Amino acid sequence: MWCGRVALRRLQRIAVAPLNSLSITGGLPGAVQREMSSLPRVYITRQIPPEGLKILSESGQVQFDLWDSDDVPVPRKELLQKVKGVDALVCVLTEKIDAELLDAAGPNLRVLSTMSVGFDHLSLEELKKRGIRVGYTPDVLTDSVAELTVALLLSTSRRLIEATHEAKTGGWGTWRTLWLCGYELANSTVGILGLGRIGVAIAERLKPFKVKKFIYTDVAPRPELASLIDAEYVSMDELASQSDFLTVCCALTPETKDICNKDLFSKMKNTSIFINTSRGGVVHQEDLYEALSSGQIAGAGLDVTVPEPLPISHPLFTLNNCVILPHIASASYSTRNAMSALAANNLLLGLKGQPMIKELKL
Ligand SMILES: O=C(O)C(=O)CO
Repeated sequence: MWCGRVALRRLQRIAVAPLNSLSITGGLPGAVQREMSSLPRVYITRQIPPEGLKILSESGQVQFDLWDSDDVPVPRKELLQKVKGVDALVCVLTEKIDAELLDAAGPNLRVLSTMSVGFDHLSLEELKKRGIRVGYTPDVLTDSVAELTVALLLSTSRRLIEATHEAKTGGWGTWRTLWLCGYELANSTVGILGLGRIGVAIAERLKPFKVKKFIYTDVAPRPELASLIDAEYVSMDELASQSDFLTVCCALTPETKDICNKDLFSKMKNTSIFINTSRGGVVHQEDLYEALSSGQIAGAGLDVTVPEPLPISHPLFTLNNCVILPHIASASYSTRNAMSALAANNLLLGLKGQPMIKELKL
């Protein structure tokens, strides 16, 4: 079912309505339906936060249809049907945008807007080949991701999840001198794997904890960013061996897949804490399990895994020194609404043939 500006009031209700309540076409006057049918067609693969839906519906520039759930992703078969003939697509990181999908959409598709900073779910080569422009949502989530990374780091290093479990389940005996001891940030070296906006934002937040030194590695030094946090460029080996806390901030690409593996973990101190809020694919999970269970490293905090969701039977869930979150780094109301709004604005600008606010260079 397709809707545009005239359906705004009803859409605003939909944006806050319970799941599976999308019912917006019935009752629109015939003239309105005719006017709308000439507008570019957009398919939205998820019930995105209200800000973005409002922008699209108020624009009067597009008609759109959406998968009216946030609890389950659109089934692939349905997605392949729904994209047929659309001019633009809004997706989230659970949808694989590959040759099969782009073929199913056909030649009208000229704009893709992903509500994510990550773009490893997109086949950039296929998009480029077809001349499809791609919008994404960096920057607006930097604060939220950095904040959650700090929370995860502290939860892992100070063993907060273990501690609340002990308190709730009767493990809290007398005050003990070394019980639930962890590692503190004061006087530590924090290593950043992949220095970008998010790495800088994490370091800025960690600095007041009296971190002694920030180090980073990347494909090449990034002096402008590094100077913001007074970070030293080091090799991957030095990053592994010197970091008391190693936080992964790089994008998942063919070059970074499994980059955190046995080789890296074997060079880390057995008192060090490993944190990943980027993508699960950068970590070789079997190697991480081995490093954690053998005491090669002290702990790990993961907001991202492969697959997602990680099956509850996964060995990593058996470890006390591994804190696993369900990919919530950007999950604050304001950030998710900002991502939704940016995705909508990118899409509208792309359809008008104008530069997007945040566009991937293909
Ligand atoms: O935007 C992304 O890429 C995420 O991982 C969710 O914030």
